[in-house]
Amino acid sequence: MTQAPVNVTVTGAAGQIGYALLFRIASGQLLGQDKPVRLRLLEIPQAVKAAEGTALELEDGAFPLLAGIDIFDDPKQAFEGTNVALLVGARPRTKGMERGDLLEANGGIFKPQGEAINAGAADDIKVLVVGNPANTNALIAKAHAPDVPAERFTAMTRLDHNRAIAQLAKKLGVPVSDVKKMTIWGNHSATQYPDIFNAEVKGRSAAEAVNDQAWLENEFIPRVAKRGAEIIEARGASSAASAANAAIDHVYDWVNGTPEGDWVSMGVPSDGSYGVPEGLISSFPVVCKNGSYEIVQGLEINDFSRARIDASVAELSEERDAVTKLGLV
Ligand SMILES: NC(=O)c1ccc[n+]([C@@H]2O[C@H](COP(=O)([O-])OP(=O)(O)OC[C@H]3O[C@@H](n4cnc5c(N)ncnc54)[C@H](O)[C@@H]3O)[C@@H](O)[C@H]2O)c1
Ligand SMILES: O=C(O)C[C@H](O)C(=O)O
Repeated sequence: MTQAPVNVTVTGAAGQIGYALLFRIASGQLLGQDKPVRLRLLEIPQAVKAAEGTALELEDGAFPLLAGIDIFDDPKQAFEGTNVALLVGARPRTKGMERGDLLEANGGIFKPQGEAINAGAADDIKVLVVGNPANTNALIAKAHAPDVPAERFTAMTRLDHNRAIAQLAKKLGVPVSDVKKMTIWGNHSATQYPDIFNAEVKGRSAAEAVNDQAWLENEFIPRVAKRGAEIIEARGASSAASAANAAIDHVYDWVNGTPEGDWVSMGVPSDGSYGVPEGLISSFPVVCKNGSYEIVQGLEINDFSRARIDASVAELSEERDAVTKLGLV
């Protein structure tokens, strides 16, 4: 180890995504094989013991890049000096819970976490929100970290992006590596819009290669957008390993850059691009370079795409209005 370890804070560390994520971080897959990491795990007090159990297993992995593990139940301590924050822990919707209750309960988590990041994180902090509703939770955290550049707060739509690539490759009978320039627009929810009009398969328009509007409308879009529910139905639990995999992809690309001739999808604060109201955390196509990202500009948006992007963005605006009313942003 030649470099100083990178401090990575993971919230919800004792949960199912945490269990799938931590070993991959320790093995160097989050940041790169030349970067030692120090893990800072945040859990609620009742789950600290379980996080300690995971830490014992991490120790047993004898990972050469793992420089240390600390466990906290206080966000202020957990985000002290943090370079990369993965906000996975969130309040799930329980029976009888209204949408407003869910947003309020998550406000109780993401507001203090935003404040703690503002107070103590490292200057180069990068934040990925995984916990649902991810875009709006990221908006809440961002609102309470006024000293951190807004673009450091991102929400995960990479799982949707990867799902869309896999479904398209399957339809066309090509390897996933042949699919480039996939885009997820909007919210990480059933309104999201996976766009194949700007995607390419072996350099050719993916929409032209598919040439099947009924499949696009009735199978592809709903399949990708509702894949989370399909997994819950089949597995009896929400996606965990694939979500952890997407979190690894998101941060790895943000830190190390996207490949030439391709882009990825990230939920990022809108700068008004593509008519998305400024400040909303919405999914866009982005290219990453030198540790930062830029929204890909100049893509053609046809009427079909426009209507779907607008619907998802309208949902994000409603969520923002709801958390504004609750005084969370
Ligand atoms: N964006 C995406 O693509 C995507 C995909 C899958 C799951 N998710 C979401 O990720 C979240 C986590 O999923 P999971 O399966 O790991 O859930 P889980 O219930 O297994 O684990 C969540 C963990 O978070 C902890 N936690 C709760 N409040 C906390 C707080 N204030 N601080 C720290 N930890 C806290 C809990 O104790 C629990 O251990 C859920 O909100 C889920 O909906 C998002
Ligand atoms: O946890 C969920 O509701 C589903 C999750 O966001 C997913 O996309 O798999």
